[in-house]
Amino acid sequence: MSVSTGTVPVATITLSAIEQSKRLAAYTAVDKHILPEHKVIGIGSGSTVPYVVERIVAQGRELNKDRVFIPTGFQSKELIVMSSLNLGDVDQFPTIDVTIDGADEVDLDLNCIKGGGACHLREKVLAEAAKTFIVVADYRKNAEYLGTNFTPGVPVEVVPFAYAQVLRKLHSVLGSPNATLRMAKAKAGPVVTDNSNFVIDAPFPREMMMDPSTILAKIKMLTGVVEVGLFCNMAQAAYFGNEDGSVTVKRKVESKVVEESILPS
Ligand SMILES: O=C(CO)[C@H](O)[C@H](O)COP(=O)(O)O
Repeated sequence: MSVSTGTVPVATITLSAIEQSKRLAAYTAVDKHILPEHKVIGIGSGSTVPYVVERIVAQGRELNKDRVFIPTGFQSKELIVMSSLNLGDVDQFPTIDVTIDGADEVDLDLNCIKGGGACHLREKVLAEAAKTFIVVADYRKNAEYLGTNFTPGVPVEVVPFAYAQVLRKLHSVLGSPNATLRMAKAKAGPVVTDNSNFVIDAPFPREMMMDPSTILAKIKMLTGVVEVGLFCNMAQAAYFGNEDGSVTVKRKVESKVVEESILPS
């Protein structure tokens, strides 16, 4: 079975160190969290998630035939369908057993920046709907504070007619003078989300990023904002694949985050 990352099938290429790290994180998280009793599973977006699906498919048809998989957007819907898994939607299944998703960056408290792929509205709905929300990423995403390595800023999904007004407020009131409308790469004009909205990327100074819940609350209050790519106090665990073949696991234990290492076997 080979899962497509876009145009090149994963199984037929030699993986770079970063791709190997993504795969390691994804495989480890699936092995720990996607158990036979889990029947409704949320599938996130991004370049790490195909490895999640690959590992789930490897659990076999017998386990997967009674499961339903909920996508966070166009990409994961394609992935589910192409992998011959059962497709559902969150309006049919508002309670999800486990959602596994990627992240752009994760801090010491398991807060995440998400939305590098402009899917964070649906990703947040599926994270909230899940009894367990798990993040998978390569080592570059494991940071002390949000905004350390991921510098474009906090992704903010806005309804199109409100974007200029939201930008103005971000610049002049909320402390993000360099916030910009995200432009498309292979299309003239802005990125348009799966929900037909625009995305603003709003970088904040480090001292503000040390308190992501406060930024989240302030941006969310702006009229026209649909969702903010700050996922605060949502993830139960994050798995980071490392270059040396180990996996760093950060997980919540009685509201504290503990870190452990799974060494290569
Ligand atoms: O939030 C996301 C999309 O909106 C992705 O999960 C995030 O960008 C991580 O992607 P990748 O696995 O490619 O690093």
